[in-house]
Amino acid sequence: MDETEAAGIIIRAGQRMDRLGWVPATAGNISVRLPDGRIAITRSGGHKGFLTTTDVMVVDAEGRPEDPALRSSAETLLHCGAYRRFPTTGAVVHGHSIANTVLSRLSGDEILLSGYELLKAFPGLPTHEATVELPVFNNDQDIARLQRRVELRWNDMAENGTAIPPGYLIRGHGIYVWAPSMDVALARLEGLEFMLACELATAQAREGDVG
Ligand SMILES: CSCCC(=O)C(=O)COP(=O)(O)O
Ligand SMILES: [Zn+2]
Repeated sequence: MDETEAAGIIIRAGQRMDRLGWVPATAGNISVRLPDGRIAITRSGGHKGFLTTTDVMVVDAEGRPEDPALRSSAETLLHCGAYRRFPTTGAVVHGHSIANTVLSRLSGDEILLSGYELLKAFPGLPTHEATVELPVFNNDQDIARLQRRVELRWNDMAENGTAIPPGYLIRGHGIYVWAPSMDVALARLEGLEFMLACELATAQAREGDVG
């Protein structure tokens, strides 16, 4: 895959996320890892539903832009962190849906997803009889600091024998999901968004019962 192909993949991903309502205003960012380890990523600030090839740029594995005149996504270091930690990762997507934003504000440091048939969209889960522990991090405008907290949490999960899912939430902000390819990353994102929407609808139904 070359940079032009990577840009096409990113542009189409942005269009799909926009159709689903997950990248309002200039929210969201999208990347693909190139075969040589560099990362093609959206530039900061544009609408992700209307990307063109000039809205995609290349950074190195540490997030340094190849063209210093261009500014990559403000959240580039979160993409780099997922690629660094999980070597099979080929694509990272980030969106701001209503379900992930609201649920992340209502929840503690994790959301437990269990009993959903769609859990099978995740690696190593052949049955709905499983629980995925989706980490939730407090938002932080210092993205390097946020990435350090993400890494510490991954370390804790690994030490405790908790499976690290290919995604996490940032409170009041959005969701990150990654996978070996863009198609799989988008399928995982769709699966997660579906389950989060179900969790939100369940919480609202329970609230209605109480009232
Ligand atoms: C108006 S959205 C605020 C920034 C953000 O959360 C986001 O996802 C988009 O930032 P980027 O720099 O990648 O355009
Ligand atoms: Zn964001």
